Amino acid sequence: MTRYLEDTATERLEADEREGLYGPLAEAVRALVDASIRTEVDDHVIRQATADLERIAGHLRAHQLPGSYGVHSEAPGRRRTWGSPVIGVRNPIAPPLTLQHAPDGLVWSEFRVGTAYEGPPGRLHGGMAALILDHVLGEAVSASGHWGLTGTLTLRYRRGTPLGRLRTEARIDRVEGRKAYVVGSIADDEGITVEAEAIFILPKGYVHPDATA
Ligand SMILES: CCCCCCCCCCCCCCCC(=O)SCCNC(=O)CCNC(=O)[C@H](O)C(C)(C)COP(=O)(O)OP(=O)(O)OC[C@H]1O[C@@H](n2cnc3c(N)ncnc32)[C@H](O)[C@@H]1OP(=O)(O)O
Repeated sequence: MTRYLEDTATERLEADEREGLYGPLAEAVRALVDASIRTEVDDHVIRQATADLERIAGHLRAHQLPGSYGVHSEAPGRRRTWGSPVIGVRNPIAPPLTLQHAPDGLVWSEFRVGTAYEGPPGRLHGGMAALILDHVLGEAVSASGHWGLTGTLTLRYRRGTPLGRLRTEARIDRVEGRKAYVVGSIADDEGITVEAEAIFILPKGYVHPDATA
């Protein structure tokens, strides 16, 4: 059993409170990104906003983690991936996705992408699609009780993916030794726009962190 499964009600409450604090901060920064991309206000307003934001960043930097966020416990108990660029509640560049786990191992999410992720006009940047799929496919591997780093990720962009409401899903196909084969997709209301397949590989000699927890 892992530490993460041993959360007490108190620990869950504490984690929820932290999420309630940091989530709105990241959401405010996301709104700022969109505003920054699309604003057409006068130059002096932009200069003032720049100064205001530098001041706010200074407040937040007054006390910081020494390095990156990584995967660690924000509050006792559960594993946190709050710095993730895909699901991180503390990371404003994450759309963010909220992942759902079906009993049969399917990992899926319905999410929205806006102007910050635009590639072709009105469409999702292909690299962003790869980022999302890399993560969701990785989660499907993790949900199956395996773990690994992305060895190969192959995408087929069937047609443009519109900005707005999307769905992604992934499931494990098979496991061969240290290699987990997984498939997934991104879809809009009309159907699949991007297909993905990947091989996640447990690095030689690597011991899963949960195995020693
Ligand atoms: C602290 C953590 C907490 C847990 C938290 C959980 C979080 C919950 C999920 C989050 C989801 C995130 C999803 C994002 C995932 C990334 O972003 S991972 C980052 C991107 N990927 C990397 O940086 C990987 C870099 N590459 C490597 O580290 C190493 O090359 C690899 C892939 C681990 C393989 O190294 P190796 O173990 O030395 O492999 P090796 O023994 O040479 O080969 C083993 C087998 O794999 C095959 N193979 C080797 N390389 C490849 C390859 N690139 N492609 C295909 N096959 C290959 C070999 O042919 C061999 O096959 P067999 O002969 O056994 O049939």
